Amino acid sequence: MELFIVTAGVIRKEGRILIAQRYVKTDHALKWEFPGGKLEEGETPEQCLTREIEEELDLRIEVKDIFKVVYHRYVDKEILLLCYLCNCIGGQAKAIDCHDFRWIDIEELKKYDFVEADLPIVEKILSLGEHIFEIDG
Ligand SMILES: Nc1nc2c([nH]c(=O)n2[C@H]2C[C@H](O)[C@@H](COP(=O)(O)OP(=O)(O)OP(=O)(O)O)O2)c(=O)[nH]1
Ligand SMILES: [Mg+2]
Repeated sequence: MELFIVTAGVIRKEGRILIAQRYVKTDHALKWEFPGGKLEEGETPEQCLTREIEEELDLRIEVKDIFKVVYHRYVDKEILLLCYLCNCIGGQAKAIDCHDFRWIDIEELKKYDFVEADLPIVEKILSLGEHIFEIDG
């Protein structure tokens, strides 16, 4: 089974975090995730995440420390998900390469149907609560 290294960001701005909804036509259609994507040859995870967020949402971010590493096996693939805490430092989000996006409060996380691999990340954010806005990793 193929293993993908995937980066994802918990992007913070003014007391909210950004979540994105996957396209209808992709795997995990219409599920919610922390935006990011597959690591490409020759780039660091931080460069990958910065690039993906620019491409998918037209946002500038500052990538801070690693927040959670999740290994997950789906039926057809394995992923090693590197999730970083980030700050949004510029731009107005646009759904350029995702179905939709939302800036949400922490407690709203429970209302969204996230991809399976993200559940440990959602749990960690919920357990930190508002403290997530005061830390960098
Ligand atoms: N970006 C992202 N992908 C995730 C998360 N959780 C999770 O299981 N994945 C899976 C879904 C995909 O099968 C895989 C790669 O993500 P992706 O579809 O965003 O990759 P990408 O942006 O590079 O898109 P593409 O070029 O492959 O179309 O990782 C997450 O929180 N964020
Ligand atoms: Mg992506």
